[in-house]
Amino acid sequence: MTTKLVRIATRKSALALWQAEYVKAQLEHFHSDVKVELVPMTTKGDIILDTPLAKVGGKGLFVKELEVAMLEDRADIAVHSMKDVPVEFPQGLGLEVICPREDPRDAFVSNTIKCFADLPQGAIVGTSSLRRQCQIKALRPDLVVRDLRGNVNTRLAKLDKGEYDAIILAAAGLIRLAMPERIKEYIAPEVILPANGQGAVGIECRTDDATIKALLAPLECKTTRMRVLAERAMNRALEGGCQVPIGSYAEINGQDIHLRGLVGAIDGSEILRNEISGNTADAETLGFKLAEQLLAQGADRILKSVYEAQD
Ligand SMILES: NCc1[nH]cc(CCC(=O)O)c1CC(=O)O
Repeated sequence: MTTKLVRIATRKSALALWQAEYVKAQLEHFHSDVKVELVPMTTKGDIILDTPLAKVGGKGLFVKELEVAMLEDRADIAVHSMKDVPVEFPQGLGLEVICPREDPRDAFVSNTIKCFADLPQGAIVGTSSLRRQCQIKALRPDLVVRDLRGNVNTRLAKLDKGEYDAIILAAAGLIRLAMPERIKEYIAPEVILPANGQGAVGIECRTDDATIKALLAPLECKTTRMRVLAERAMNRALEGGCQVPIGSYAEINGQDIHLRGLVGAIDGSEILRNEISGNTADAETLGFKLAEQLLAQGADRILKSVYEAQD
């Protein structure tokens, strides 16, 4: 029996390494003849830390270097947070597998306040996401939303230094990094709609690599794929990169899929919402339809002014 080597291109943040280690363990669990090696690398998104993400621009800030490594055969797969994966893939690469989803909700984290509703007038809330910012400001125009960049540990350190009264981040990251006790409140999707793909991990590989594809197949989660497919379709139809005030969240019950979407002005002055239900077989089509409905409600106007502000 010859041993097959699978090289995983990964960022070096704690969360990226956790996700790569997770895929490594899964691959080794399913295949006794597979040896997995991590190939850690630094991406542009890891280097530019002092500029608000929305201004750094460029889609796929955190994935480009990993993709080049696969195309140059220095790595075989890359493990991504689905939330950060651009809608389009470079020629020769594709998203092969979507793994089971972790909790998709946003988390309220604070050392002094026990839940979002308890935030006092004028409290300072940290987040680097326009999606969170617009929903927070719509709910509570009095709150001060301040930019918060960096990986999960950096963000927590900034909170602990007292720079913010509370911060909002993905629950999945805190759970994966074994810090669930940091989460004071899981924010319901009705309050803050999550980002497309939040909590899901995807695996990208070369589209012509049949050996790797066969090895990856058992890691797939069908329901997560359908949910993320619907969510991403909505974002794609709205031409939403990762730094846009767009939320999309799908849930599945048997054969039924229910997708909620939202587009908001960054200052929270306007938020458009809609939802759609149908058969899971039509997940992607439902995403496109929901985007059309949001566009008809005026999403194009809101997004245009967001993009103009970013230039
Ligand atoms: N944009 C950064 C990012 N990408 C994935 C996660 C969390 C884990 C996930 O959603 O899978 C985070 C951090 C955050 O938004 O708080």
